[in-house]
Amino acid sequence: MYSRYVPPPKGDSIPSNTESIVSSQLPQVPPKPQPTAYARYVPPPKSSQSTSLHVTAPQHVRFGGEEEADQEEPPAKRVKLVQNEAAIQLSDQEISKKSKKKKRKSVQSDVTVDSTATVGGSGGEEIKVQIEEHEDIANGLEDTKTQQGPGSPISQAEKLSPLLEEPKAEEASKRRDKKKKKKTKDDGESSGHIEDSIPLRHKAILEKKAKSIQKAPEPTPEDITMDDVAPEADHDASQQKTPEIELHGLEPIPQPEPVAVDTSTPSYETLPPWLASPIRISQGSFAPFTDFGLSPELGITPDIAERLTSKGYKQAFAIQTGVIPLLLPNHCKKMQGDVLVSAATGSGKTLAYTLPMVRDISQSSRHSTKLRALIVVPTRELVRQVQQVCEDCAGIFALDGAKRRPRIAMAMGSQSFEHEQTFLIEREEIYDPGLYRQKVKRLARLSGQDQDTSDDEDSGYNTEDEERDAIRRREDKLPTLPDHVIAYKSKVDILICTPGRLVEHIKFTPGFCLDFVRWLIVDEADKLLGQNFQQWLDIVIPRLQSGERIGTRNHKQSNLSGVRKVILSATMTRDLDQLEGLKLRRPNLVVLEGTKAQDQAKDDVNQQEHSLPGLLEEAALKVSDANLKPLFLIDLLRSHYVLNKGGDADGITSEDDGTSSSGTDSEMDSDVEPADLKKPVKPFKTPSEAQGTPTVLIFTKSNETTLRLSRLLSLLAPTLEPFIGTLTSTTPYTSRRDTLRSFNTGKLRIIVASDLVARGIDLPSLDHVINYDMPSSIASYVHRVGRTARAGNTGKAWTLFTNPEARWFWNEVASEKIIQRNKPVERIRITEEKEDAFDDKVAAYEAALQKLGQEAGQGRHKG
Ligand SMILES: Nc1ncnc2c1ncn2[C@@H]1O[C@H](COP(=O)(O)OP(=O)(O)OP(=O)(O)O)[C@@H](O)[C@H]1O
Repeated sequence: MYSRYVPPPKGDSIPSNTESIVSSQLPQVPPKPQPTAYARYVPPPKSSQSTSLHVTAPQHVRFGGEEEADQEEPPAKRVKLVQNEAAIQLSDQEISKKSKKKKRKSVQSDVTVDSTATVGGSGGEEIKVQIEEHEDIANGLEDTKTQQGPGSPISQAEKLSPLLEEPKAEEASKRRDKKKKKKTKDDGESSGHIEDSIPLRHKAILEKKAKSIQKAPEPTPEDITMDDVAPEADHDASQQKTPEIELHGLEPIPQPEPVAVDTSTPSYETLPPWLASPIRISQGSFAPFTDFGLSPELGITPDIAERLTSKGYKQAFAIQTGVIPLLLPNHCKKMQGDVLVSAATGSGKTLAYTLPMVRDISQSSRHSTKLRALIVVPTRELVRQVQQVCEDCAGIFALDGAKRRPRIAMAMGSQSFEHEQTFLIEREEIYDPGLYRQKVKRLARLSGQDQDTSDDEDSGYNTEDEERDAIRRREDKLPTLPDHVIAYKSKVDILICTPGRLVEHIKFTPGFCLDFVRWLIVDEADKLLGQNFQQWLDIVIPRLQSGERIGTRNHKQSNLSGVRKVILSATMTRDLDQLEGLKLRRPNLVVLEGTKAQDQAKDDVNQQEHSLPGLLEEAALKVSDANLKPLFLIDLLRSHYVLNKGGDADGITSEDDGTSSSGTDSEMDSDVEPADLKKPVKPFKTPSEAQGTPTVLIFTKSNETTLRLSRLLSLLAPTLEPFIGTLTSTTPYTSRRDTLRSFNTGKLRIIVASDLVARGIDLPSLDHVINYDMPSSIASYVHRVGRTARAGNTGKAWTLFTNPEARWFWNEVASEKIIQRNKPVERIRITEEKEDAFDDKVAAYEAALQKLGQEAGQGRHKG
């Protein structure tokens, strides 16, 4: 459709802009159709599917369709546009004329009347209002106006009133001038035809809009030539082509074929084979000691087995059946390697390594004493314990016609360093002119008198080994007889030590060398590797890899040379980074399976990191008020569960059979009261009665808590006082040794201890372990409770937990995901806070606390 331009009649007194003003004031008048563009009709889609597709099509195929675009605009917008265009055409003069005419007509016009009435003032003011109104429109303030309706007197008044202010009037005047210039320019461009300018501006706006909402597809060549096609052909073409275009835009992006998830088990291992497939030993596999070894001479002879029996070792425990054969001499083609052992607490790991090691040293070290074996353990108590087992074995082999009974020593800092040195190393002066000359040369070089720089190893100080260098310098300066030098001899074959003390001897003991060492045992390895006390590994391992003389580390009965390493723990680390420091050679991992392992899937067993002794029973009781924790402990000790062994119920009875170790804290708060808890508890009275009572080891979180709790127990239960011992790292070593001895002989029945004795300590007569404070880790729990139920005996472990500790305890410690155990952890309740007697207990507790405070005050005073 085309519009023809019709010029205005020559003598027409009403300018076109006047129409615009009128139209701006009377928005209900429809805008005049503008004739400069045409639009092609796009018929609606036929099918419902194509309807949706056609939404964007008209945007794509429309060409300058201003009329259609106008029709698509909402009425208010159209009015705005007309007002806008009209306002631009205004000149001051025209406005003035118009205003005067309008003023005359305004009586009939509601809008004008209301507007002027609102503003008020003279006719001049009215004119100003009109001008400002048009300027507002031209400056794009139409939006609000459109919302309220262009003719709304309220909206106009609201808009106009601020514009009447002085400074704004000035601004408005400037803007007017600008607009005048612009209008003159526009007039020139449009040959003075207002009608032309309106559609042009519409066209620009619509083009912008069309661009902004246009879809991605590029117009095809057919689209571009559509102008030349007849409307009918256009119509058909658009019907045929539109779906293609739109389908193109809305078509889903092609997706790759979904890849099937591979559920097959990988044929490769990320772990080294020895760690991925350890040697598994089942708990029931006991065997006679004579079964091991290639022949009786290379193994345990019947005589040795007999003596072992006399020491209480009737047959080899399961882990011993797995480890001892690996450590005995072997002439197989396959070279023997290092052995890692992961087995539950109390399973007999100590004998598993001491027996073959002592046997080797007894058999092969015929003539001289050399340091051939190092056993490193974390605590002094363990040093002494291992030393006793070693001595037992050394005695057994000595009686069997061993070449020589190995000498065993301890280095743990219980004695002065100098004293230990004299135990370890023998110092003597020997006649050796050659060595004497070297010594003199070294001293001359040191003082700068000798300029000879020949590369003689013994004539200088070895700069790679600073400690040894420093020792040599000190020793060289000591006076000797002419042609005599100081020589050192090891006094021990086997040294059992803590890592810190070992490092000290390496650094500061003259003649202490590891050149002949061919056994390195690391017990409680996860602890020693995890903390690497004084970087002991970095100091020890390099000295085991080198040696001054070839062949000093030969295992004569095996085709093997070098240091054999045996690494053990009940919570063995699988961390390769930690094990890396040990520089293992051809390692084998031996794992003692839990008793339930055969019934479990292999994956489950692999995921369970630790296992507990088969006959260990565990229970936990909630401490509802952490401030009264000692009262809960006293109640547990006095209950039939622990000290009152003669009571009717001496086994663990669960509070609620329906609950399991995976339960939540709320379940633990169950009000269900077990019937057996109401049974009378026999009080713990006299020392004579105490003789038949069980033994208890109570773990706390720190030395301070240990001392405090021990005293509190004595105050709260004075009858217990003579039977309570205390073990902390601050207790003098001799007192600690005495306490353990008294406990093993039955003089003491209760030990309150820090984690000092959580690992390795063997207390054969221990019945109960109580975790008064929650252990700091799962491994710590395993070691603590593992002080009981050792060597195939029964034992019970109790854990007191507070509300915040409940989640971790039940989800981690008591969960069977991490720890293999025979029975789930049970729950018990002993202290009943609703009882009348409870108030008396609390009063007694408060009195005990007061006394404790006084004692502490007096202690401080004395100190
Ligand atoms: N073959 C055996 N026959 C009888 N008793 C044994 C045998 N082997 C070891 N024992 C005893 O078992 C107890 C525990 O042994 P040991 O201390 O070596 O355990 P462990 O595995 O090192 O425990 P932990 O991990 O706590 O250090 C000791 O009292 C020991 O005397």
